[in-house]
Amino acid sequence: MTNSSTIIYTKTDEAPALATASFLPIVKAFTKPSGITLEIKDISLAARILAAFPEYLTPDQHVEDALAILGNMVKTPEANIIKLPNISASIPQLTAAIKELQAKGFALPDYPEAAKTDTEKDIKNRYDKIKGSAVNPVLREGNSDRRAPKAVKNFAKKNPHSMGVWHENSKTHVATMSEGDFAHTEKSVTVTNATSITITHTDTEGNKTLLKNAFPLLPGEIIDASVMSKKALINFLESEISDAKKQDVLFSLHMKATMMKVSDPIIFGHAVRVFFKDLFETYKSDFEKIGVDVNNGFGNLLSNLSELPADKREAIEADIKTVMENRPDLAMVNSDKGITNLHVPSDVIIDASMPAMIRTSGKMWNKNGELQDTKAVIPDSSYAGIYAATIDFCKEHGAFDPVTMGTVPNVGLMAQKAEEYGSHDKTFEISKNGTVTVADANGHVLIEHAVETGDIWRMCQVKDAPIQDWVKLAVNRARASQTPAVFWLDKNRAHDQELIKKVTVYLKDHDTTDLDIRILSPIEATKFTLERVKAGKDTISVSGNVLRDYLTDLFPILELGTSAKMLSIVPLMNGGGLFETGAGGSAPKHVEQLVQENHLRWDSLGEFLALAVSLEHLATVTQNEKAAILAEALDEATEKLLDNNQSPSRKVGEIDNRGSHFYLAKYWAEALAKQSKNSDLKATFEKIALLFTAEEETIMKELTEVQGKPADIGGYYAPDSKLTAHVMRPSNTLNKILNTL
Ligand SMILES: NC(=O)C1=CN([C@@H]2O[C@H](COP(=O)(O)OP(=O)(O)OC[C@H]3O[C@@H](n4cnc5c(N)ncnc54)[C@H](OP(=O)(O)O)[C@@H]3O)[C@@H](O)[C@H]2O)C=CC1
Ligand SMILES: O=C(O)CCC(=O)C(=O)O
Ligand SMILES: [Mg+2]
Repeated sequence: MTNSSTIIYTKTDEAPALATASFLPIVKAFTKPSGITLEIKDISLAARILAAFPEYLTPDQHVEDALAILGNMVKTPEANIIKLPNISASIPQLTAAIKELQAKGFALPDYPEAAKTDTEKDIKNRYDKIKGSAVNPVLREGNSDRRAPKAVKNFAKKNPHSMGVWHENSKTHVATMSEGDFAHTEKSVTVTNATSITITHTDTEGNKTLLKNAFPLLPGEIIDASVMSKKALINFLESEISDAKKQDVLFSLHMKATMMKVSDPIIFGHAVRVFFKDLFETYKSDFEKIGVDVNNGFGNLLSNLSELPADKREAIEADIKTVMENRPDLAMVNSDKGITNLHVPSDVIIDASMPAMIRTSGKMWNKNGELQDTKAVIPDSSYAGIYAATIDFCKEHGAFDPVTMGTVPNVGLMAQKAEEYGSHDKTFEISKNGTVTVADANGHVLIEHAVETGDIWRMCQVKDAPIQDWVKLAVNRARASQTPAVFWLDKNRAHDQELIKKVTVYLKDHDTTDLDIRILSPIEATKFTLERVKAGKDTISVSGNVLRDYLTDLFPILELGTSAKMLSIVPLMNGGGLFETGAGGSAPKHVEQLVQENHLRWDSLGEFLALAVSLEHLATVTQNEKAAILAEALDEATEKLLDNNQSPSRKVGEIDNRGSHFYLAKYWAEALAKQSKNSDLKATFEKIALLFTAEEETIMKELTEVQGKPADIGGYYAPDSKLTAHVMRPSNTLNKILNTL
């Protein structure tokens, strides 16, 4: 177990993991003289897979279940964890990772898509736990505080990123359902006393199936449940596909198939089947034979085609071409490689994809590699309206101006698997017409829905303590920053009505005099906030879990160009700290560039900010003066790095992630040398600062001259640590200086 002077550093995936290979050695060296230890915990997708199947591995291949260890740690006051973004794996990513590990000699079982035997069901069950958002809900034992620090916001104002122009005649729009979706069927109750509930399906003949065994609810817990009607969804998709063709705009689908790992892949699958309807009618039995499952994207169909005889395959390929000609053009993920929006459910993820589109004049890429207006299809209407309102605002007022726009920090409710984070094991694809009921321990029905075959029924929970904590955090942030705070809650939505009751009560626990705190529906809140943003005013958004996710990409991407530059803190409810690095993901495209041309454009700014607050937290908890000095000096270094424009460039041959880390280290050492609060640190880092200055040219040369050629890191999901270190630490001069610490 750790002591309070230990900072846990998570090892994750893709670009952030590569960046860690370069940055962590610097951090270890810099913190060593202050009695701080850094301990790595591997929660990468590959490590999580290996940890789940010990009996398939040789003893020397065993890995610890780091996620389980951290899951316990976050409930303790000692927790001080730096959490980098990890892959929330879709099935195509999961199966690719399994394949890579098998090829590396790990005798893992295949992912059994259609599990029949008990063994297969057990294997599938274990893999399904690793799938999707499997890490964040476990570690986020606190609510979310995400904001752009002043220095970062000021930098963005002085050095605005490019912003696509918006025209009022843009044809881009959001399409969402007006009936039969989750939003229109939601029911919600607050339970007064502790109880346990069961979820039961009853078919039209009265046969009952227990969907979920009794599980406990705490007093004051809010539950909600809703249904996505398959019929309504299919009708909606049919008509939006036709409309996209008629309006000559791209068809794009924006889902969160990773975080909403049960419901959204099913919806994704329907979109693929409706789009390629003729194909699925003609080749139904062939597709069944080869086990096509387009919940994993159209790419699943394409990759399975090789199992068919050549003549059949060619006929299908010709028909795919015809469908593509007859249907509207699809938004593309990669037009050079022909990868469409419908290929892989984790390629287009709504939190990042909608803001990126809004930043780019409301356009997405078409098959010819040109930007074009698009129909952004977001089937469930619960939150789609915020994007529609933003798009309308841009059509009316033009694009936002990063030089003058205000900022929108977020306080998000997510602790203890709040809201949709807790829905994974309570989401069901309905097998027969009938009803789904949620009943308490006394058999009282709390929620009931009529359902039809193929509908998706989903239940969420949110406990009372996290709500109290969230309200407190919102008031504290409003007070600390003297900024108006808006609770994005809709009085016409069942779940929000229950939340509003609690918010109204818990606000009274705090001194809110002179604070501007409002409750507005998401669409009203969007309009209110955008008016203020445009006028250069700041507004805190206080939101539930899904809006937390959406808004902490939307505003940073518009304000700062990327959500990588966000300070992202999770004050853990039991007193510890979880410090996330930015609000973005693991940027798969960045790995591709590194492997092709040895240039990593990943920006570790979020990591610098997280480390500073983690050190500050450690300083307070352990009264470690040196940690406080390290934190202060790091913030100073980060500011200087920004001022000097030494963040990674996107272009090969220019400064990348590694060069940026060197400059941060140099400025960090200089700030430590300059301070006079602690003479030990001063003496140590004076030497380092001098060495860095003397060797700057050599180090930057060593870091830059490796670029322009392919880089071998020995894998994608499980890169070889030696090869990765070799690629990410190519400056011997820098490495030698760090070794002296
Ligand atoms: N906290 C977490 O654990 C999170 C994990 N994820 C996971 O990450 C993966 C990818 O998700 P995706 O939706 O593509 O979103 P990402 O945020 O990874 O990527 C979207 C784009 O944002 C830009 N970007 C993001 N972070 C940085 C950074 N630090 N430096 C520079 N640019 C950055 C890149 O733009 P460009 O290509 O133009 O350089 C990138 O392609 C998925 O597996 C997803 O589940 C997603 C969000 C949060
Ligand atoms: O948990 C996840 O899958 C993604 C989380 C995310 O996108 C976020 O926290 O911003
Ligand atoms: Mg997000």
